[in-house]
Amino acid sequence: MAQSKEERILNFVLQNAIKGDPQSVVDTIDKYCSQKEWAMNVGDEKGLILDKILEETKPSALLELGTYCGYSAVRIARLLKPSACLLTIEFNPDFAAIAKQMIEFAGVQDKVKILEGPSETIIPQLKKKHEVDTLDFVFLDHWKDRYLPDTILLLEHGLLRKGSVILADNVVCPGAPDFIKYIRNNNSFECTNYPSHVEYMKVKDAMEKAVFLG
Ligand SMILES: O=C(CSCCNC(=O)c1cc(-c2ccc(F)cc2)cc(O)c1O)c1ccc(O)c(O)c1
Ligand SMILES: [Mg+2]
Repeated sequence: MAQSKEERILNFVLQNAIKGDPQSVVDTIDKYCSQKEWAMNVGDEKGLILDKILEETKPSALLELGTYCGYSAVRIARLLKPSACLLTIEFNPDFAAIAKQMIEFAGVQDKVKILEGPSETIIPQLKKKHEVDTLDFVFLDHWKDRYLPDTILLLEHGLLRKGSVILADNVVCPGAPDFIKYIRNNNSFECTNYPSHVEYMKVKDAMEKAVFLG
């Protein structure tokens, strides 16, 4: 059977990156996806914005929505302290299988747990089934029409605390207009926009940071 694009990305990493070196995995995916086949990783330009916000926040309990091939999970995990834990939710089982191998090759499997299934099912289970108290950092990078309903789910289930940081990818392209309208008009959030570009392209995009004020 023909290989999927995601399998080709994983194989390129397995053959060209350094096992156990998350930075080399990130750089190798960026090289493949900028030179060979475009893919929806957060990428190197927006990745630097993500890095900076992580270094400012120093989170211990993190949630990512939209694992895909594991690029941002590896990118995030490489900056986390040993005791920190990133839970990442992926709906597509094929993507989850690729990401699992990517995360293990990078050597960050002790800090990352992939949860396979729909975010609307898994978020309500985080406290009881996955021993989450509250989340310090949430990265939204899944279906853009799920950003708002899932943010409301996080609030309803008491998963955010004063100072929790939500970072959303793609708020310009593909865009998440309902999420942006809601979060910027909600006095319980302090929002900051970070203009950038779609990964590996010249098309304008942006990330939005929303700090929960409690
Ligand atoms: O794709 C999904 C849904 S999750 C990925 C959401 N992310 C995006 O859609 C996303 C999209 C773009 C982007 C796309 C086209 C452009 F022209 C420009 C930008 C960029 C990003 O950074 C993104 O994160 C999915 C596919 C199959 C399944 O079988 C399944 O289960 C799931
Ligand atoms: Mg994205």
